Amino acid sequence: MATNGGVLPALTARGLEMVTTTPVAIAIAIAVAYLVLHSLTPSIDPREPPLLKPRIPLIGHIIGMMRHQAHYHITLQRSTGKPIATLPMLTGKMYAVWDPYLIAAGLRSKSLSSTPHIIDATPLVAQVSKPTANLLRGPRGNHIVDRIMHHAIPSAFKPASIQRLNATALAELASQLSTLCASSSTTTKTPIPNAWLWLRHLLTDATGKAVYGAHDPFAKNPAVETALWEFEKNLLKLTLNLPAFLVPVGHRARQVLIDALAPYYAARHDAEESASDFVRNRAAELREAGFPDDDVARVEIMLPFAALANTVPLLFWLFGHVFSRPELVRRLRAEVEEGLVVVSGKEQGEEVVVLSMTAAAMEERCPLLMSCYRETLRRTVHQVSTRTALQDTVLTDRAGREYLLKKGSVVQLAIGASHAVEEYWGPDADEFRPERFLGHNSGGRKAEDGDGPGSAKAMRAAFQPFGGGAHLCPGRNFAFAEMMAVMATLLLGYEVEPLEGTEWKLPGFATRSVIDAVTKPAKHGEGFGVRIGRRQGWEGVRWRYEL
Ligand code: HEM
Repeated sequence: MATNGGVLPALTARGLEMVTTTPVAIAIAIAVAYLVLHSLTPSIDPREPPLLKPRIPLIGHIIGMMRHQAHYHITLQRSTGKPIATLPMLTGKMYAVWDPYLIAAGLRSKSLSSTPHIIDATPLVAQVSKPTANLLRGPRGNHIVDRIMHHAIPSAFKPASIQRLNATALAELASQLSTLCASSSTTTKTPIPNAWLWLRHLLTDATGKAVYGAHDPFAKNPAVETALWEFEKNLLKLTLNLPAFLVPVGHRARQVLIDALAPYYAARHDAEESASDFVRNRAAELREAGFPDDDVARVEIMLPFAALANTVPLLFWLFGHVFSRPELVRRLRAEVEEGLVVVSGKEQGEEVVVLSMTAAAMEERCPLLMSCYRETLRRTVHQVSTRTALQDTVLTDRAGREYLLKKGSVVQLAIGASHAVEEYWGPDADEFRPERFLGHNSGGRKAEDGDGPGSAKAMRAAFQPFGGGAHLCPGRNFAFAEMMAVMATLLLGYEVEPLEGTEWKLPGFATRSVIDAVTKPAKHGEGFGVRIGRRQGWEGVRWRYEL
């Protein structure tokens, strides 16, 4: 770096001097500049993925990544048609993996690790004390991260723990949805000016209670919910350690989160019965490693981010895609009514409806709703799983072709790009097609549909919304239960219309951050409002869920 930093300014200065003299000198300057740029391009072994030079030498891919983040991968894959590439970045390089088989192999590989990134980013994002930062960056750092990732998290998502998370969250959702338009007539609908903010709040309440228990810091102060999303929006900049005057909102939001979580961990509410194992196990592991309570709170600002940052936008898009299609709503309603209602009757003078929310019931009795759910995942999960190659690693594609990833290099497994590859999904890959996944789990269409674009086999290979291997999302069943409870209830008991007029217009996508997995709506969903009222025959119904 130091050498190149010296060579470039020197050359530029000399070049300028020559520009004022002769055309021959200009030609020489261009040739020299070309040679220098060429010499700065990293040399690659022929076994490495093919080199993809940026249009602007040295920094083109960096600019592309900064501006378009995860979407840059889709653009590169589409414009080159390549399964994998080596991207030169300044004087270094990064591997971008786009082919589904290679991504799956990368996710499974034991020598591609996320630990170096966690160790680098945590002290910067969490602004932990110096001793804790040293602990993480010291010889025990790897061990501490491994204990969290391979012990505390998996043991917090065993079936009994997930059942408890689901039961608490769904009881909270039932209680909130039971009061939604409970007393309004079916002709007057309640206006909801911003559907994103409404769904966000619904899930924050339910998730906060399930995750944190009786002392949920999100329930105490509404500013904490707002802060979480401002923190999320600025997370990449905080990861780059940009100062407060450049990222004032991000710095403020982080402080609000820390201030909300610090008393929770200081009072050891994480160890109480009502807290989830997710909170409890992680905090216990961090304290065991020597983190003081204040640093536990700082590191754990990432926990509500994991629990909400993807579920909320996914529910938002599922809601938008479904309710903007009246004919689809009619079909889904029939599915839910026939397949999920297990009890409907009076209890102490109140009409109560109980819905079966087990994954098996959903899969068996609501295939179209499941297809809409998967199609929403496909269209909006833009996950880029970033890893470092701990040693030379070979990834093999489905044709048996091998690609060498050199030790020490950064590898981006662009799941979002594989969700858009036309060779797997067909020419309508950019469309939301509600029926696309019908029969997905039972093997999809008939065996003779082969493995070409849009075949069940190709789609199963390319569909990896929750990652895979050692880092497969442990919260996926919890997210599923929350989202489906909301969707099934809204479909069954409510009419949803656009806020103004009769035309539905979904918002565009916000920049797809490389830090989280699901695309948010642009401008916090501004301009996408709805009116909601009870359906005729479902007025005053109270909801309950069976798990
Ligand atoms: C629709 C919702 C969700 C989506 C699409 C999603 C997606 C993902 C993906 C793609 C990964 C893998 C990251 C990687 O490869 O580096 C991941 C990891 C993770 N997710 Fe989720 N997630 C969702 C909901 C949740 C929820 C609700 C929780 C917690 C309650 C959660 C907790 C985690 C954790 C702790 C990890 C890290 C696991 C590890 O690295 O070992 N996720 N998620």
